[in-house]
Amino acid sequence: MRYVFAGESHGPCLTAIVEDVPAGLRVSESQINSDLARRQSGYGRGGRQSIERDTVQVTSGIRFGKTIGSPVTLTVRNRDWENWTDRMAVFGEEPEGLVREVTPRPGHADLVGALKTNTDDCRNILERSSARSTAARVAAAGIAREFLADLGVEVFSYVNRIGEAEFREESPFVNCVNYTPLDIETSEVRCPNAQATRAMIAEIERAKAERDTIGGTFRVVATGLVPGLGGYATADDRLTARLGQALFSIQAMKGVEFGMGFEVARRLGSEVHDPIVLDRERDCFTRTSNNAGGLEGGMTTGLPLVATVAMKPIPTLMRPLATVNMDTLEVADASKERSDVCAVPAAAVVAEGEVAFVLVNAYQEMFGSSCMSDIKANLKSYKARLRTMSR
Ligand SMILES: Cc1cc2nc3c(=O)[nH]c(=O)nc-3n(C[C@H](O)[C@H](O)[C@H](O)COP(=O)(O)O)c2cc1C
Ligand SMILES: C=C(O[C@@H]1CC(C(=O)O)=C[C@@H](OP(=O)(O)O)[C@H]1O)C(=O)O
Repeated sequence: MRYVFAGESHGPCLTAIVEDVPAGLRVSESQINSDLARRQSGYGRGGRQSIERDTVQVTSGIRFGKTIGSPVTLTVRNRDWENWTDRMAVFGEEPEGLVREVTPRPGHADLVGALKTNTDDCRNILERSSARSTAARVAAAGIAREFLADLGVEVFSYVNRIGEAEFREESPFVNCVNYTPLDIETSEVRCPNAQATRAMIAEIERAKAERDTIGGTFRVVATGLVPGLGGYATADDRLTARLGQALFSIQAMKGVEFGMGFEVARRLGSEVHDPIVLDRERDCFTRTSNNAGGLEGGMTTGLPLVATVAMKPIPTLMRPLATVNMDTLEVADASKERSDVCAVPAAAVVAEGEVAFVLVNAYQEMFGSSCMSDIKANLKSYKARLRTMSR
């Protein structure tokens, strides 16, 4: 299952087309809309979110609430488009006195994109490099999430750091499965701990008061996975690499760790690797810890998959950094426009969807892709075989 997506940040709408969708998958419009609402949420979001009310319109691939095996087209309208019809007109002449974006923001794609594509207006770059496109990606991911839910796999996320404010967890790679959606989604920063939530909000307030921006880290967790997804034999098979690629495909993501992550470099082998034991009740091999974050040899171990992702601070600052005016070649302040102060909680929702797509593909490779009934039958027989290997 893969998707393409298109649409400018201030154009009429965003579109995603999802291909290789198996037939017979039940899809809920309200579930997709709820994910879109989660992506719009989070303390520190800017004025744009009070304009947008993201909802999905599906125009192909689904009949009576179930997929029929054809590509699924999903559209999310940009309500802000009404304020941009002149500056973002698809056809016609450039309007008289059009203000071009010539003071590229350090940290955004403005300058390098303009150099690459030979334009004197960074708007041509920022309209696509903007993370507004993540609305289309989350809508598309709704299909992947339904696929996984049908196989008993759940993907969720939570924020564990904003700036200096950290949610300190006891054995997070094992205990994170106990956080409930209620704990996470009722927090204004999508952190399941009330005290840490308050500290994170204070960090965002501090950045805002200084007319600055702030980043943080979040975890993406997938539960209910079978062992063996992905592969050890080729570079392309390795799920670790595929997950890293997917997570780094999101704007502003600067680091990805699985399980203990960078900490493994400081520890001895005996403190890192997860001892193997037999669970005689559930007839399966399991581990006494999950420092690997559910991945070994490029494959899932069957324990929760836990990725921790770092997001850099938002590049648009209300106290702008220095830049160079591309018309005059003189020192200037970088563009200062409406912007988020912090978007870590929103980015975590986007990351859930990207992880979901990677997992769907791994399931399809092992268990088929044409219809859900065949995929489920193949998965059932795989699980039965695994049981015989641990009996
Ligand atoms: C959900 C989300 C919201 C974002 N909101 C803004 C924003 O309001 N203003 C801004 O300058 N950058 C914002 N960004 C970050 C930029 O899109 C990103 O830094 C830019 O595309 C450059 O990409 P890079 O950081 O991967 O180099 C946001 C990113 C995400 C994931
Ligand atoms: C619109 C969204 O995020 C946008 C991401 C973004 C950027 O530069 O990445 C810049 C801002 O856009 P605008 O200039 O229109 O306010 C954010 O609001 C969204 O997430 O829905």
